[in-house]
Amino acid sequence: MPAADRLVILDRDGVINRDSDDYVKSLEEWIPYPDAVKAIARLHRAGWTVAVATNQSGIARGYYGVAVLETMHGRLRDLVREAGGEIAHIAYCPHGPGDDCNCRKPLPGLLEEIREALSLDNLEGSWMVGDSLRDLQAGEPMGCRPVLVRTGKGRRTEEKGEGLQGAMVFDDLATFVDWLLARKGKAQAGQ
Ligand SMILES: O=P(O)(O)OC[C@@H](O)[C@H]1O[C@@H](OP(=O)(O)O)[C@@H](O)[C@@H](O)[C@@H]1O
Ligand SMILES: [Mg+2]
Ligand SMILES: [Zn+2]
Repeated sequence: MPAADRLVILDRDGVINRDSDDYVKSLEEWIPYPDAVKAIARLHRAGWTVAVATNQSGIARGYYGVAVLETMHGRLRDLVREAGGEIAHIAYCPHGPGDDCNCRKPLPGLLEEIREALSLDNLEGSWMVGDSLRDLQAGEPMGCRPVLVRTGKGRRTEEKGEGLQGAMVFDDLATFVDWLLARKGKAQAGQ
């Protein structure tokens, strides 16, 4: 059973793959960052658990359906497996801003889904990696450690500056994973 302090939760668009202000609407538009896929596999091989928490309001907006989203996530899983890793769970919010759901980040519903799927009592000490403030805000009430990456909307988020106190900032997912896996001793002890 995984431990929360060996869990990394990733936002998808702008962290694992390129984001678009016009939404990522098809498998062809879903373009992974190669180093991000490798970084996920490196985490897995080092004994970490990786999950994904993604807002997908494009579904509510009618830009694409769940079937198309599943093809993107199938491709992601295949690429990570080919690189020697696994993704333990992918949680997505298909709703729009006006749907009053409890899973659209910054609400913590997706993280709660991940907690349940991984049979964890809590997410204290896990890492929440995103390119938008709402990603980091979703993790805070769950005790996740916030990490902003500068890919996707990350640079814009960093320039705005609000709400980032306590967040660590890295150029991209691979750089964060380099840092995390190099934390001699602490990573093993889950500090
Ligand atoms: O970064 P994650 O959570 O994996 O996914 C974000 C996407 O669902 C889309 O989220 C939208 O926000 P609104 O849902 O329209 O507020 C916009 O930011 C799009 O540019 C972006 O592609
Ligand atoms: Mg994002
Ligand atoms: Zn939702």
